[in-house]
Amino acid sequence: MAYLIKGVSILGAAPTDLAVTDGLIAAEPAKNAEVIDAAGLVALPGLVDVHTHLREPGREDAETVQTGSRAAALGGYTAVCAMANTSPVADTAGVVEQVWRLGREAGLVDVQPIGAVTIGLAGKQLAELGAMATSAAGVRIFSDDGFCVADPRLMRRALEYVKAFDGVIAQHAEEPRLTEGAQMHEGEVSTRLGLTGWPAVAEEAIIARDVLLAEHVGSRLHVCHVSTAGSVEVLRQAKARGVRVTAEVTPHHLLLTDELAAGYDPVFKVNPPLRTAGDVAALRQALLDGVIDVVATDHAPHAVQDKECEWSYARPGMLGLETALPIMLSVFGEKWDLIADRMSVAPARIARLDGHGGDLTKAGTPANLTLVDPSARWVVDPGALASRSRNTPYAGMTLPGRIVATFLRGEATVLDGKVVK
Ligand SMILES: NC(=O)N[C@@H](CC(=O)O)C(=O)O
Ligand SMILES: [Zn+2]
Ligand SMILES: [Zn+2]
Repeated sequence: MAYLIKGVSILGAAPTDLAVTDGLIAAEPAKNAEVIDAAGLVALPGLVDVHTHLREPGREDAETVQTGSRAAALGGYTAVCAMANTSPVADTAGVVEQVWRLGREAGLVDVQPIGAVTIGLAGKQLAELGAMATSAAGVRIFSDDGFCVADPRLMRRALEYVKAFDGVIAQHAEEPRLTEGAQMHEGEVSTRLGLTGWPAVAEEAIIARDVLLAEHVGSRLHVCHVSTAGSVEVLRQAKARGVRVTAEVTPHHLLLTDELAAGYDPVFKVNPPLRTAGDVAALRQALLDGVIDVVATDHAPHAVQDKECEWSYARPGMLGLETALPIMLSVFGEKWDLIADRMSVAPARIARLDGHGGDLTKAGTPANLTLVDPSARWVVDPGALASRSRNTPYAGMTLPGRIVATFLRGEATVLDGKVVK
């Protein structure tokens, strides 16, 4: 299929025509090109998520690779990295190849499996990192996300191991002894509500330790879902010293605060917890400064019975794929260069996903892109989302920006705001 995307603004620049032929950006449109009227639309390189929970295998009642891929394409994504906390855990070449194959079959986004760092996420023994790296799935990111690799010796060994093939360890930074029984952020609101808190230092202490380990080993560390102002300062100092560390922030940590726990609606329960307005401000500034490299969704679908129950029993986590770009637009406005870098270019570089996050103004770039209508407004209806789950914290909110079309290697996955297949 060939396309001529007419009158589109690439990253907010003056309107132009964008030709797509044989999977690539082309200098001239093909004769048989299908014309898309893109007046008023903005083209971005296809978004890349380095932190998505697709729940397959094991919790297909909450999400599958297929439903999660639909949600991703509708959110403007062309690649997602699938977290390893499935059942069975993605800790062998067999499981990561299964997820990778399911992604190919769905065919809507590139699904890049993340491998577990330790067997069963148990934090005791290293998983077969090399076998996962050399498998058909070509794993590059390893994470025990959901759990922290708390044992410093194991963390050191993991960093040493992946250095050989330029892999990266993505850490869920949570000192488990400091978060036992935690239900929300530890602070004024938790005191008022009488809920056990997760103190900021439980995150900051692990990040501080891990940047020192990464510096010692000379290996790559990625920090998942950074949520506190103190974490930002640790990262700022580490980067200034030249440590090979990258970090992500979620859309929800850029917008929502711990005050939302006061209504005891478990839709706002997430790990790490929603923090204070001061933390939100520091995270926004860190993303602008580049101290935080990327926005990652931490899309965490949960079945109704795991979410619509009493706060203390509810699983932590919230949906993110279909609302990430609109939340970014509502927080930062139409800062297209920032959005493209933090949501596509930088995540593609961290995950080493060649062909994603490319320059759309250059002929020959793989045609992974999304078209956004920044003037559209829409109301979030949990039942209308493509995800199999409904646990969005934005229900009923009016958000700016609608994803009109998404292209994966020149083939439309979304057109007119609907999944093509
Ligand atoms: N973020 C969450 O609250 N939950 C995630 C796990 C995680 O990202 O730590 C999940 O798998 O549900
Ligand atoms: Zn996590
Ligand atoms: Zn996660």
